[in-house]
Amino acid sequence: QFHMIKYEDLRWCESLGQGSFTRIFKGSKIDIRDGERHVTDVLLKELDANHKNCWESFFEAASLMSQISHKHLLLVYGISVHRSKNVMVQEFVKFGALDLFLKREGSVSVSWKLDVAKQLASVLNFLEEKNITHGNICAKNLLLAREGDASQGSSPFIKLSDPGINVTMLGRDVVLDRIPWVAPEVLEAPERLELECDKWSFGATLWEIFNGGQAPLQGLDLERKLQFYETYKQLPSSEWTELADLISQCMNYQPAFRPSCRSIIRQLNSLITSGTSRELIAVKKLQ
Ligand SMILES: Nc1cnc(-c2cc(N)nc3[nH]ccc23)cn1
Repeated sequence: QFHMIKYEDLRWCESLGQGSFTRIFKGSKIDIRDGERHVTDVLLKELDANHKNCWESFFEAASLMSQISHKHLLLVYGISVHRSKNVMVQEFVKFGALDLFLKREGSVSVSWKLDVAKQLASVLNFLEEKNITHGNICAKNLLLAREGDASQGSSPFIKLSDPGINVTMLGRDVVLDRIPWVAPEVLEAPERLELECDKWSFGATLWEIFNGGQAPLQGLDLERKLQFYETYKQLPSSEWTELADLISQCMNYQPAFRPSCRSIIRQLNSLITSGTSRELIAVKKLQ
């Protein structure tokens, strides 16, 4: 269920960092189509040689992405296996991960943030309709294809990246470090990764988007992160009560009580009206 890409048709450029058991590089792939040579920018995601046992999970994540297509889902061109290298070849998304963009950008408008939140909710709704759980929703896995001019309010465009190695394959410490994105029920039983888990992660991602891309609970060690769940804590809530309500609905410790995607989208739409007028009032006060 994969397009196999020949290793010699790939070029590695600069390293762009790493994920869980993976290293990522900017690169390009060469296609000869109807006699013409096409060079495409790609993101090359290499599985660490010492985690070869995860290769099925590595490719399973990618195959999930290539069996369905949606405008806000990252395009996976295929995989390339050569000697000890397992490489996933993805579309290169120009402006990279949302968390880094938000940290760099600092002030983007409320409508810009709500736009991104709605796009994420729409792709989650699409996955929910296909009963597909992503399992790793977070701002780091939201890629910015279009910045949108934050001041001029032209809209951003995001793509949801692949979930990476399945959480059942990750060590306990790696899973603990994903608190508060990973749903509490996944800690006890990672194999029980269900649709509701993505709702919980959506809540944590919403928190990131409205807190300048900073990681929630950053700086807490794994022990304190675990206590956060054991004592049923919630993330620090925004003064904007409707937003805080939506985040805490998504981050309900009872999976069944989390809202459906349709409800999330409905609540985001009403946030747009209340949020932008709040912003207008705030701006007027400044004048
Ligand atoms: N599928 C993907 C994933 N990441 C990127 C990307 C783009 C960029 N400008 N800086 C980066 N820094 C790290 C990753 C990255 C692109 N495409």
